[in-house]
Amino acid sequence: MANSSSNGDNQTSTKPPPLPSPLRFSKFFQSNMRILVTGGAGFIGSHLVDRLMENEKNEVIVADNFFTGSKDNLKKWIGHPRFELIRHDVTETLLVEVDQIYHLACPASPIFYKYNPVKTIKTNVIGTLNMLGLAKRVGARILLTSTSEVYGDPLVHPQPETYWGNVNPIGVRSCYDEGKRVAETLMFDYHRQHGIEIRIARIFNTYGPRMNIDDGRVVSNFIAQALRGESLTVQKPGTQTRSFCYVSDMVDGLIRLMEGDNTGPINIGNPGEFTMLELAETVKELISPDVEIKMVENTPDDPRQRKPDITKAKELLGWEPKVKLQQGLPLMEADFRLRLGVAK
Ligand SMILES: NC(=O)c1ccc[n+]([C@@H]2O[C@H](COP(=O)([O-])OP(=O)(O)OC[C@H]3O[C@@H](n4cnc5c(N)ncnc54)[C@H](O)[C@@H]3O)[C@@H](O)[C@H]2O)c1
Ligand SMILES: O=C(O)[C@H]1O[C@H](OP(=O)(O)OP(=O)(O)OC[C@H]2O[C@@H](n3ccc(=O)[nH]c3=O)[C@H](O)[C@@H]2O)[C@H](O)[C@@H](O)[C@@H]1O
Repeated sequence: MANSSSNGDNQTSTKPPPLPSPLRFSKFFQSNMRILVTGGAGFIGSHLVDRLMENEKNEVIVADNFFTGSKDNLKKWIGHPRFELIRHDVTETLLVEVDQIYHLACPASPIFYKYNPVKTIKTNVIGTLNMLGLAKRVGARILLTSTSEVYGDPLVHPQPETYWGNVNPIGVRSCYDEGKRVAETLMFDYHRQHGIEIRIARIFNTYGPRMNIDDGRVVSNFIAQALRGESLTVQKPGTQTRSFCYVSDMVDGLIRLMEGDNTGPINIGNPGEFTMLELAETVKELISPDVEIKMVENTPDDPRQRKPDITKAKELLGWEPKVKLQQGLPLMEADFRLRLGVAK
């Protein structure tokens, strides 16, 4: 049983974990690890699938409703004997036999999660309940991709896992940040009440190849704008900060968390902190020094600062990010050039 280490409290589970599904011990039993990735057709999910598929002992099942994800992200695996893709909405129950669940399904870009906020809450709450129900039935270990948005507009900087956050419960971002907070609560209640083996990652802003070109998040916006020769739209005041983690580092952190002994929550992110104006200047210099930087209106409740305290990830997972922003941006630029058809 994993150590329970929420916010430093010693919250022990009250029950032993359920046994794995009896089907795992049937005559059809294989020594393979069968892994479900919800949201596996999305940006982080598809990179995670690539990494999991490298291990020949893994069978990977992706369940995705393709709201923001795409089959294109998984095309190299379609037809592979160790891979299955299911069109499925996690707000409905799913019956599969698996050993591990990486539960990523949820729109992540603010423009998409605000598009249908009720659906975003259902995805976070009912979707997580369904995945926990599945984990309980088959005795699987489950990892939730939570978010730095659980800290809201943080009054503590950088943010350690012990910080309880400063979240507006009725704002336009609440469907996402409060949704993820409830999802974390459900994870811990299933852990304490039913002995489910849980892992919670609090992911900080992640970027890299395969992000939707018109995803709406800042790194993809700036790169696409620079390549199209459009002005870079910095939302006011431009002094707000974010800390950007390259996707390969993120995937490494998620797998270490799943394979380790600690429930989390654990921050996974890159502590390198930049203002949005600094980011715009960096992208401009890298891709197109002639483009303009245009100040535009911001959206409500935009967090003013964000930077992970990753002491726990270092100590408990032996993890820290390797790819600096200056190294990751050109890799993303190359992918965007290819997809937009803009030669160097
Ligand atoms: N990328 C980041 O910076 C970041 C930061 C914090 C947390 N996260 C979390 O990581 C996860 C993945 O984020 P991402 O950046 O890859 O986003 P993404 O939008 O690219 O991927 C999300 C995937 O979930 C799928 N999905 C959405 N609703 C679903 C539903 N109801 N049923 C089934 N599938 C559904 C989408 O189609 C998509 O494939 C999300 O849970 C997100 O909250 C991401
Ligand atoms: O890492 C996290 O925990 C969360 O971070 C992001 O939310 P946010 O930081 O608001 O992401 P962006 O939309 O990329 O915005 C980052 C900053 O860039 C600014 N921005 C955005 C877009 C743009 O064109 N210009 C611009 O200046 C925003 O005002 C904001 O201050 C993600 O979208 C969430 O999925 C994720 O859970």
